[in-house]
Amino acid sequence: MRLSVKAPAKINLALDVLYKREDNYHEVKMVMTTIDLADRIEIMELSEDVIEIDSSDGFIPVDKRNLAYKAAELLKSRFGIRKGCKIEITKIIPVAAGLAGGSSDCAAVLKGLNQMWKLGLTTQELAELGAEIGSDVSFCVYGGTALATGRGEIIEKIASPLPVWVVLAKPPISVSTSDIYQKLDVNTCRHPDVEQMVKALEQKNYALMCEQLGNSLEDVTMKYYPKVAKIKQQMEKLGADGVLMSGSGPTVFGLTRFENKKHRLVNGLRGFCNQVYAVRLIG
Ligand SMILES: C[C@](O)(CO)[C@H](O)COP(=O)(O)OP(=O)(O)OC[C@H]1O[C@@H](n2ccc(N)nc2=O)[C@H](O)[C@@H]1O
Ligand SMILES: Nc1ncnc2c1ncn2[C@@H]1O[C@H](COP(=O)(O)OP(=O)(O)OP(=O)(O)O)[C@@H](O)[C@H]1O
Repeated sequence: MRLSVKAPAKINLALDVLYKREDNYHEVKMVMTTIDLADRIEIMELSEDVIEIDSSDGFIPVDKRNLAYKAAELLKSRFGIRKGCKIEITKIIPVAAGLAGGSSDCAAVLKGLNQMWKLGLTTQELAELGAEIGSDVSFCVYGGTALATGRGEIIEKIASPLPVWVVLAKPPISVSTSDIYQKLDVNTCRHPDVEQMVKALEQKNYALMCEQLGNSLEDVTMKYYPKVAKIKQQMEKLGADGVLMSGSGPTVFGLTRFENKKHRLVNGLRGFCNQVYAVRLIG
């Protein structure tokens, strides 16, 4: 048997970090949405009891450290599966970008193997298993648009944004999520109004949505990586309606409803930044 699963990236439209918890994670409240930029995961059943990872991308590990491997390993151990699988990852989502690429690959493997091995797990059960691997994995199991709380693993589906254009620019910087959270001071950082973002989405109010974009982690990443701030300024100058860094960065996204503005943004960013994408919000 052979299965093909899409693994789409996410962006955070609003990300508020509330406080640091005793388990060293941070309590967050955020709005996440799926974008039309996806890795492709092919899963093949193997009779041999092994997990094999193959990827076109030289930058990701193809061993136990790969989040797709971790997904297969967790299902095998939890449900006593004696069969194996080969997972081929065609990487499209930039790595370590704040777009949850690894988490989405992990979620896609959980969903694919649930089907292949006929485990009969519900979406909620898959999301709970995913949370054991990473905080962003639960959202990636659900996809769409959601309010995420706890350390990011408690998911409540909410209204989706309009399918506007999102232009993404990723500078050639690798940002460690753990590092950025550690450097954050929750008492002095910005706290976006996440409820207002939810309201903007419910009302399909694009202007309010652009106004309410906010990320508690943005200033920290920008302090250590000034290039991120430069990209944000550039996108604003080029006329995006709203601009924000996604997750812990370094990818910055800009929103526009118009095709010609989208071209203007992409052309204006190329030369300034080598990885630029224009896709749709599909959450
Ligand atoms: C920045 C976001 O991408 C926004 O969606 C997420 O909060 C991060 O999610 P993720 O990459 O799946 O994070 P995990 O793999 O669970 O954790 C990586 C590291 O980030 C820090 N971390 C993560 C999530 C959270 N709510 N608080 C944290 O402090 C912890 O130091 C943790 O060791
Ligand atoms: N399947 C995978 N795809 C991408 N990275 C992976 C994968 N498996 C493990 N990794 C490792 O995870 C690290 C983070 O990569 P990823 O692309 O998931 O970051 P991210 O987009 O910043 O995630 P998030 O937004 O959830 O914090 C990389 O250093 C990479 O080596």
